[in-house]
Amino acid sequence: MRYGATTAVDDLSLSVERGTITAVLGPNGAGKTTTLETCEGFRAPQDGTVRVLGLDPRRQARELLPRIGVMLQDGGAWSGARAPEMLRHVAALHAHPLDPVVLEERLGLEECGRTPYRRLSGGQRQRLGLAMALIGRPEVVFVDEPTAGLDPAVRRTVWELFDELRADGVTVVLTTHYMDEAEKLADRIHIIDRGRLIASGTPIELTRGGRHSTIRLVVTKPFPPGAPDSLKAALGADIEVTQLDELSLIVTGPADASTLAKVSRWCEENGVLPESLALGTRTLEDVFLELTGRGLEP
Ligand SMILES: Nc1ncnc2c1ncn2[C@@H]1O[C@H](COP(=O)(O)OP(=O)(O)OP(=O)(O)O)[C@@H](O)[C@H]1O
Repeated sequence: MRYGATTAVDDLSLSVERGTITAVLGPNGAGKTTTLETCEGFRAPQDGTVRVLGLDPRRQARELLPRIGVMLQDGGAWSGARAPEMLRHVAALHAHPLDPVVLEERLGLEECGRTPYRRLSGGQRQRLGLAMALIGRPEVVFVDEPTAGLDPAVRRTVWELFDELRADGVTVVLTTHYMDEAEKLADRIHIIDRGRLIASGTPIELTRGGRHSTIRLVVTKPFPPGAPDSLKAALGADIEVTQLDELSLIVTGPADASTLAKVSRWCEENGVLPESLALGTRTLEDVFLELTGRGLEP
């Protein structure tokens, strides 16, 4: 997708499994919104192919639109409409909508009362936008920054809603630049930067794997002399072993099951009793930093 001279989404390939929550994570301007809008049929890519539920979002929009829910980053409601009116209007456009009263209660929309959309707070607009996306019982929901600006309690409610949708077999695709949100909610995370996909995986794959992942070994009595060298020899060339003190050391390299098993075997062969043997975790921020040399925040 190009906007004039700007290439917003470049050679990006990803797929989403039904009944899962997928997070598209990236810094401002990475191309998240553009990617979503292309899937929703709002934008026609100059190149490439998009299919949602097997349908072309532009050419087969009439067939697709009733089956998807869309929450835009902003807007989507008439400025003079009140929240209940807007929600009932959208409900009326669907064949088998949810009960608006239930969604209003769930998302605390009763507090909007008779206030027109243009005077609602940012958080109230967000919640109305989400309710509008969900009211038609969509099979796939696209939500752009669903919890930006929401207070922690409402954020948790929204997370619970997404969990329930997944349990009902609904597919959720969301963009976020909150790492904790992606880590907590998503079955799969796609990290994009400058329009390109730079990493994909489950939260655990992304945070526990990688070049700089670590294993921390703590033992019950001091290591035998030469322990780091002997452990390194047992693990192989691309792995570093650093002794921290007489009872603990760090193994840096691919922290996979095979490396863990080798560390454990080395302990057995050297009469060392591990008190703990654990994978060190990295945050998604660390992953992003490692991949791009920059932080996620602008
Ligand atoms: N309508 C437009 N016209 C021109 N350039 C645009 C337009 N929309 C987006 N862009 C540019 O395309 C790039 C990707 O923007 P996009 O909104 O998709 O990113 P994003 O990852 O969603 O960012 P954010 O987190 O800030 O919402 C940016 O460089 C942006 O300035």
